[in-house]
Amino acid sequence: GPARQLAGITASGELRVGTPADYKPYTYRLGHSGDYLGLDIDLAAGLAKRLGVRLTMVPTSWPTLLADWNADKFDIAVGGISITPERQQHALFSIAYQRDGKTPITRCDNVQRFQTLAQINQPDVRLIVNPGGTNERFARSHAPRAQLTVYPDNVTIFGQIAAGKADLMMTDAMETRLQQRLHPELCAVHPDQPFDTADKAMLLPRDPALKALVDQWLQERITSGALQQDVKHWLAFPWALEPLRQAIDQRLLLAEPVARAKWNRQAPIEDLPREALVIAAAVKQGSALGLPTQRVEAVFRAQIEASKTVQRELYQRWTAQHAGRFDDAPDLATDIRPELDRITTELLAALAANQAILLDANRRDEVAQGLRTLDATALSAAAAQQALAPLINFQ
Ligand SMILES: O=C(O)C(=O)C[C@]1(C(=O)O)C=C[C@@H](O)C=C1
Repeated sequence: GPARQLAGITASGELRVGTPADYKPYTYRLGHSGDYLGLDIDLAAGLAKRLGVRLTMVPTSWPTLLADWNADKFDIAVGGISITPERQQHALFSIAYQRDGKTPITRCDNVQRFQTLAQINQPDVRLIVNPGGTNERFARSHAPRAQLTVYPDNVTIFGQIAAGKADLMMTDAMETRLQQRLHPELCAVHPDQPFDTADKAMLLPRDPALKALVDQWLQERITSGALQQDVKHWLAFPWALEPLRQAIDQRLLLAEPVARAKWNRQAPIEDLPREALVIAAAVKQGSALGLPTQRVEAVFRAQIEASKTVQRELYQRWTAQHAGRFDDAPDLATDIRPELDRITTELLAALAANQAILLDANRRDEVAQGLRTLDATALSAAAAQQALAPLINFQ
């Protein structure tokens, strides 16, 4: 296990938390921003706060979890980790914060076919599993006669079942509940009556003092109902929309350094030739992703107008304050516009990935809910609304 215990962690000012970030709603890492999200990420952040130290997330994987643990790559690990005898030989566990268990997830027309392990443990059944964790162990011991595909990517594995490349996967009920929402063709078979029970807990070093502290802190969250609230939040979380929300937010947040750069040169806020370039580049990239020109134009026009709203509000404030030059202004051409161009690519990819949801009139509330919380609202609420308008009020 790791070298450090409670005293070492507090002295260093840092809690290193390992996580196999491929397991929604417990732990997930967004590809474009590298942000970690999920129930267990919130738990890790809460614990770091309780310890008064900063949080550093360390990526690991299910097959290498124990090896990374023994190589001292992190102090604790989270991410929907089940308590198992094997893991208990290497580590302590906190008290459990979730009870879960294996249940099938399959195409909805197959739900009756895969109710029992006897039905699943048949040579004509194509089972798929992610390697290295308790799912693989469960599949091998309970369905040895089925055809087993070991598929290494836990993020795209559900798409394999949806596409008919495999019949079913058996995984924790919590994950099946979430994935059936993300993939409407898929159904969790009996998530309220899983085949076995597994308790989810934090993996801790062999330090009774740290375990006592973590257990007490977790128990408080369980007793107060805060944990159940978190579970509900992360089960309902609009995972697919998050990259789009982040791209919009990051772009709008850049309006502030843009304004500082221009203020120092007393340059006008509006640069129409640049706007035309931004939109032309977005339209071109967007068409390669199958996005209609008008749609891309409307979305980017709104982002640019929102940026100008922020910039104008800042100019007004700075004028009123008789503000001088900023010492820390970035350079527009070399620092910020390349960043804006990078976000253009991300925003378009997220737009393309979400076209179906964004065009679905029945999911308008979900879209509004998923996009509406922007950090940039603190800069300008009016600008945030402008930026979101073509996505939320899309008819
Ligand atoms: O690049 C700038 O100068 C910006 O202010 C950013 C931006 C944009 O959002 O892309 C906004 C307003 C300008 O008219 C041109 C472009």
